[in-house]
Formats: sequence, structure tokens, C-alpha cells
Amino acid sequence: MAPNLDDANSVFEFVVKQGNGIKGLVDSGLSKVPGVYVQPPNERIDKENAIKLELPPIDLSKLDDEVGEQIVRAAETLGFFQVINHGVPLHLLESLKDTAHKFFSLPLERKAVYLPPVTPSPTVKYGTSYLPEKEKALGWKDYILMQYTDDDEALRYWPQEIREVLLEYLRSSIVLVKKLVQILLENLGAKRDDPMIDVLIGTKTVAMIFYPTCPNPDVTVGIGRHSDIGMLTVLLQDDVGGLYVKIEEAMDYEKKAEWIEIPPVPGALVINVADMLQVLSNGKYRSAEHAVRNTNTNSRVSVPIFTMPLETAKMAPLPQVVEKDGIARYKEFMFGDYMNNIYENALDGKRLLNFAKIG
Ligand SMILES: O=C(O)CCC(=O)C(=O)O
Ligand SMILES: [Fe+2]
Repeated sequence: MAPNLDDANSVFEFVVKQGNGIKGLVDSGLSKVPGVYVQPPNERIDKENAIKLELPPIDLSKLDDEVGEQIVRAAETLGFFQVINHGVPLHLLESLKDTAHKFFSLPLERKAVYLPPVTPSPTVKYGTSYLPEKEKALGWKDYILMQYTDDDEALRYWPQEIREVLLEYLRSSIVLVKKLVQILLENLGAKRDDPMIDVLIGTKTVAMIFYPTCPNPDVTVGIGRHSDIGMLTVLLQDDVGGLYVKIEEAMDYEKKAEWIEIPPVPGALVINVADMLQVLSNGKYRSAEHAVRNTNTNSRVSVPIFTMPLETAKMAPLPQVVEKDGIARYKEFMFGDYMNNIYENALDGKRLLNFAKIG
């Protein structure tokens, strides 16, 4: 039954508990944004206050020193860049986007089996918004999230409609992530073949995200501003656009605007530095706050892969960097503790990193 849009509990029950998602609400016919989705003004993404990223995508077909420098520079400044000739087949990118649309178009009962209380495996989770129980206003997005352990487990538990393409995407992206992390850590003085790298990217999570069209995207967010918690994120976005990175003073951009939009580039993947890479680099690489704005013309899909350290990995700035900098900007902690701390709080922008900051 369609919910009473003026009643927050009724909307919550329909969207979150029953698993209809924001897509279900939009499909039921919606002409205005329900109150629970209206963000406070300081959480909105003001399009008028945004510029477009002009940095051309980095061509990875020849990974020489010059390309390495481009990668390092991008990680140090914006913390976001796009790559082409990345080794992930272009036909796969297309089928990932199609598959995401198809998955979210499935009838409720095929998706609701992956809601946390009933999912056949804790590694698979279908949901909406970010942490609906803890947020002041909900995010205008639905998602299915899968943590990779091994192929057997994935083939047994991941939704049958999406598992093949996702596994192929993971396989080729991991090669890409490893190369990028090697370059970034080598630049900090680590050895390219240091076995630590496999521990640092040992946890891999893939998601398909659906952002339905929204009657008033000025007052909602698809996903509110946050930084990613792991090492490095690979993101496939479609041609709708809406991914914005928050500009900070130290970013070497003239502070004319509040946001930089990462425009869709056909065939490209977006790469961003996440919190642990910022910690390891003692703050040299930037885990930037970012957010997604909705549109009123199209529904948007994206397919991120989040690579993270193993839960038991000890995190701290690399000793080589601390020695050079003469100061450690973050204390040592266990990655699992950081993760738990984050899931206890709703999206909270860069304050997340305060967990480990010294001074
Ligand atoms: O959908 C996007 O473009 C970004 C998603 C994102 O930032 C995230 O899921 O962490
Ligand atoms: Fe993110």
C-alpha cells in the first residue's frame, strides 16, 4: 500500500522496512519531495556554487614516470581523478550499467530477500539511503552492496542477475587498484612489491547504486557529503552526472566555488583516495569529501568498488613519511576499530578522520 507522504513513519516503513526503496516511492507517483527527504540547507549541493573538473582523464595505456606523476599529483590535490585505458573492458562497463538498471527494476520480492534481517549472507545487503535509522534526512538512493570473500561464496549468495558481471568487474578492477596503490605508495618510499599492499587492499566491496529521478533535486541529496573509509575507490558512473567533490582551501584550487563536479567521461572510471591512504601518506594524499546530487530528468546508476585494509591491519602513517615530515599526523589504530566507529555515526563529512588525528 502506498504510504502517507506527510507521515515520516509511514514513509520509513514503506521505503526502509518493506524494502520498496526510494525507487518504489517514486514509482508509486510522487510530485513533491516528502519531508523526510528534505535536507537542511547546509547539507544541500548548490549547483550554482560548483565548477566542472577540467583535469583531463589520465591515460593508463603507458604507465611511465610521467603518468605516475600525474596520478600522484591528482591524489595530492583533489584526491579524485578519472582514468581511461584502465584495463576494465568497455563492454563490461556498459553491461554493468544495464544490469544495475535491470536489478532495481525487479519486483520488490526479488530485492527484499537481501534486506539485512533476511539476507542469506551477511556479505550481501540491499538497502536505501546510508544509515536510515541514524540520519536526520534520508538520502535519495537505493543500493545493493556485496563484500567479496571468494568466488564460491559470491556465486552462491549474490543475486543471480548481477553476480557474473560484478565478479568480472572486480577481477579487472583489482589489477587496476593494485597498480595505482603501488605507484602512490612507492612515491612515499615503500617498495613496489611490498606484501603489505595486499593487506591494505585485502577487503573488497562492490555496490550498485540507483538514484531515481527527483521532483526537486535542490533540496535532496543522493548521498550526503562523506569521505570513503578505505584505501582507494573505483567508480563507474553513467552519463547523467551528479558527483561533486567539496573544495577545501588546501586543494590548490582558487576558492571561487564550493564544489567541483566530476563530469561523466565515456569509458572512464573515477578513482578516489580514501581515508586510509590519507593516513598512510601522513595527510599528503587527500581523501576528499564528496556527495551526489539528484536530477529531475533521469535516474542515475553508479557501480563503486571500495578497497579497504583487512580489519586487523594496523594503520599509521608510513615511517618513511613521518621521518621526512618530522611529525606523525595520525595515531596508530586498527582498521576494524575505525570502521566500527564510523558505522555508529551517520554521515559526518571529514569529521570521521578526527578519530585518528593527532593535534
Ligand atoms: O554514486 C556516486 O557517484 C558516488 C557514490 C559514493 O560516493 C559512495 O557510495 O561512497
Ligand atoms: Fe563515496
